Amino acid sequence: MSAASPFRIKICGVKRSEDLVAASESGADAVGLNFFPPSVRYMDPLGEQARSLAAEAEQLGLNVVGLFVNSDVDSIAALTERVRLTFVQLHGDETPAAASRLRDAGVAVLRAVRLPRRALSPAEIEDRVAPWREVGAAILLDADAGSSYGGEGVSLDWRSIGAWSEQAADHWILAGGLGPKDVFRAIQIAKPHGVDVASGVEAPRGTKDANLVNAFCLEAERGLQEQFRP
Ligand SMILES: O=C(O)c1ccccc1N[C@@H]1O[C@H](COP(=O)(O)O)[C@@H](O)[C@H]1O
Repeated sequence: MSAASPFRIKICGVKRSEDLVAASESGADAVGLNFFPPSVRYMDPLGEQARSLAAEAEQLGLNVVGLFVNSDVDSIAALTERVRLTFVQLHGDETPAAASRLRDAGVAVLRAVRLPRRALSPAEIEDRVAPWREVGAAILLDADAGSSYGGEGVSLDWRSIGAWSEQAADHWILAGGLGPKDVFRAIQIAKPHGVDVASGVEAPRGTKDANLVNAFCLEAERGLQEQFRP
């Protein structure tokens, strides 16, 4: 898949083999491994678990996305190769120049653009997205979760995003506070090409629940199909 269209449904912060099976059987096409140490979903990128989960995910036909927050470019590039990541998700205060260096090193970059939760104009959103498109990054929009950076179940103003999406030329992914009960409505309003979820498919927090993963994927697929029906 191209950088413009990395995946349709991603389950982020998987930690166990059974999470991969639940994602794959439910129709997700990507999983995320979280390499941000303070997160409840953290996995050591240098440990054996990361490599073996990534290999298993690949065998199941899943894209494997490594989530980084403010790691340096050289270590991201080295870990991409070590874990065999399909994409790296830059979810911190990284710069477009860092994404550009990663791209030059052959790494496919997904930029999480963290937006304020308030209403925004299409121009305000485009101003934040454009520098990343210019360096070839795929785009994910998430709500600003403050010092946690993400994974806190915080939603965006979907109506603002929908108005921008109608004018956006390229594919993009919606994240932030999605769950089985609202992902269909979120897709209808915000009009993304794919969705990403972490906390909304967990019980207890930090542990993926196969039933929630399944319900989320069914509703997400229903929303995406309806949106792109000719
Ligand atoms: O999941 C985390 O712990 C996390 C930590 C730091 C940055 C991003 C994180 N997750 C990403 O955040 C969004 C939204 O998550 P949620 O569905 O609201 O819980 C998603 O892109 C995750 O990949």
